[in-house]
Amino acid sequence: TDARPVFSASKPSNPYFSESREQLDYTILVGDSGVGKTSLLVQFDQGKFIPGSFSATVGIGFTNKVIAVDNVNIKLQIWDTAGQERFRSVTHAYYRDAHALLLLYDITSKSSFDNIRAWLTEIHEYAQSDVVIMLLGNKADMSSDRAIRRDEGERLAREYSVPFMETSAKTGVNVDLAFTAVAKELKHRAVQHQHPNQPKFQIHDYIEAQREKSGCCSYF
Ligand SMILES: Nc1nc2c(ncn2[C@@H]2O[C@H](COP(=O)(O)OP(=O)(O)OP(=O)(O)O)[C@@H](O)[C@H]2O)c(=O)[nH]1
Repeated sequence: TDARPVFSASKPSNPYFSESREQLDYTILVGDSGVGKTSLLVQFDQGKFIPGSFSATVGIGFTNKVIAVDNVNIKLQIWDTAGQERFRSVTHAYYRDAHALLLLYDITSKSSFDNIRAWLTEIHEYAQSDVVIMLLGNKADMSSDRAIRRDEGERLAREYSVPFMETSAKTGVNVDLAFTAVAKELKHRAVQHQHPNQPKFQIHDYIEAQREKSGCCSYF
């Protein structure tokens, strides 16, 4: 049976540059159960963090967010997947349509970091080859319980040539930046699609510049 999600039926064949200068992109959040995918999305969408007991995502859900990049509205449809193994076959079906993928681990959980390689293998198996991938080390506010140093995250990201940052769904640090950087990359890709000679967007440089502007790197 085809487990393809229903949303693909209404997906425009070319989501780039419609008359309304709006671009629709699908982004999915993946990573082990408990790393903070739902919390990150709630923080980005509503600017709040709901502490308390952890209730694991069942299946999948999405939130729409519009990010203005230059004069184009980038509509991100962000899919929050369940990290638990038993939902894996459901989420695999969503990889194919994703333009971007935020892959999270929890800086206080070594196992969630060790599993990143397996997640990347799975992504390369199921997602489009040109999918934008960003690695996020979440729960960066929990510095006293830190199990993974920031440079370990950076090294892994470099190995796979993906951008990286540490985030906190609790304090909101770098949450907007993560999604904005992805939106910018997707917008520039669409421009390049139409005008191949345009200079390529340098997502790493953008992230560094934004972090410097915000007084990085002593943000924890
Ligand atoms: N201190 C702190 N706690 C966090 C952060 N992000 C998430 N949490 C907590 O971690 C637990 C799990 O967060 P979720 O957002 O439900 O994790 P998830 O990745 O969506 O989990 P699944 O739905 O099972 O895949 C919750 O108790 C959150 O409150 C963070 O940045 N800092």
